[in-house]
Amino acid sequence: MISVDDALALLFDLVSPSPSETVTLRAAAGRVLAEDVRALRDQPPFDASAMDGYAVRSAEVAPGASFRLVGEAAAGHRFPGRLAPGQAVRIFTGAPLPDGADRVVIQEDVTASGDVITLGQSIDTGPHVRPAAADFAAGARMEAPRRLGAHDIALLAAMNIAELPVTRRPTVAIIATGDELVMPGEEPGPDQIIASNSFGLAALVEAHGAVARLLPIARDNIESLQTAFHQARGADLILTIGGASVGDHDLVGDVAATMGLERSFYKIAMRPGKPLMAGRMEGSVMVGLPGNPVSAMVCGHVFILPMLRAMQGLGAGAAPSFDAPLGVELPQNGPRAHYMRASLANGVAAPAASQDSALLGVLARADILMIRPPHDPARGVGEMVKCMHI
Ligand SMILES: Nc1nc2c(c(=O)[nH]1)N[C@H]1C(S)=C(S)[C@@H](COP(=O)(O)OP(=O)(O)OC[C@H]3O[C@@H](n4cnc5c(N)ncnc54)[C@H](O)[C@@H]3O)O[C@H]1N2
Ligand code: MOO
Repeated sequence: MISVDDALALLFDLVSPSPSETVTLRAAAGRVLAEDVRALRDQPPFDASAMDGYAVRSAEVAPGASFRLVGEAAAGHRFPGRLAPGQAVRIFTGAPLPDGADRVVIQEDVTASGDVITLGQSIDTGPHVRPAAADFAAGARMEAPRRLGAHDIALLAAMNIAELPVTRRPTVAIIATGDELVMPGEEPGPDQIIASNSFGLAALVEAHGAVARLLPIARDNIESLQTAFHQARGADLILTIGGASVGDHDLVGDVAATMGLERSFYKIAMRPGKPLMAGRMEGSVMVGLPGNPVSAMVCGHVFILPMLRAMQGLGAGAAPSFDAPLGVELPQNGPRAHYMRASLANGVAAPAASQDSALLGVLARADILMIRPPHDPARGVGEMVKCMHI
């Protein structure tokens, strides 16, 4: 058995960053920016009013001062002239500030009568002007690599970037294996259960930029597994689920070997997740996940997501972790790193009562994994433990 860190390093050795492709801005959310992009214009492109009111010269602003109204500036329609002393322009939020003006007095502080406006006795400080390029200037850079979220998309739109280079989405073929499995919605036989973690993994990898191909369930025989591996051809990553352990019906490793798997490792000092295997298989990377529903999902967080990040150009690093104080006492840990389903309430980490790797309900209620190193000594309330969000 190798350590989690060694397994991760070997997995990173198997993958490389995907090439880039150009996509429209609408298709870019969730993708990873492959090259720096630069703003094509200033934003705002002109000094703009931040309020509805009157554009004036700030030097002339005083309680009770009067101005002659000479025109209007609205968003999209600038006042064509130049403001002379003693003049004001009616202005609305987003409109270009007229030449000669440097201040907007909000309309609440003004009385208008015909083409004369008079300021009240108390005027707020203003100036309610957004200087040109206050948000960003032409040429401002968004640096790659970067996973593009909704805020980035809005910023890129404002920069007038309609198309951009992103790394290609990794394709992930997912093969659930087992005679006992049926698909959700099917009628299970008396000894059957519903395939679950294959759906969970598809959702997990798709939420992190990959395209999942959920293949038909492979049965616990050589032919069926061979068919599944054939169907998976061409995927960047092939994930099998189950059949990874030492039982008579655990055939995944053997069949994969006959089909060209060059094994990188098998078995990790980790709980859950011990019988993990991985290697190169034709043009793909194959990772054999343990069948227990929670084991497969935990391995998804600890190994598959970091691999997908590396494949999308985000670098080779373990899942982000943080420290939190323990809410309960814990006994000494055994020889395998323990990834405990836990909750984080008011910043305090508390593991679920049962850590059986078959219990998806416990996983669905957990918001973090608490990570205990091999042989970690007993821990008391308040001691800091390493955690990761899931
Ligand atoms: N003698 C030993 N037995 C086991 C060991 C061991 O070291 N010695 N390791 C245990 C550990 S740890 C794990 S984890 C499991 C992993 O076994 P497999 O990868 O071979 O998985 P299966 O036996 O095929 O399935 C285990 C369990 O999970 C259910 N399963 C499988 N696939 C799915 C799916 N897609 N959706 C929902 N549930 C699934 C399956 O029905 C079994 O109940 O081995 C231990 N045994
Ligand atoms: O490693 Mo198994 O995944 O402990 O249940």
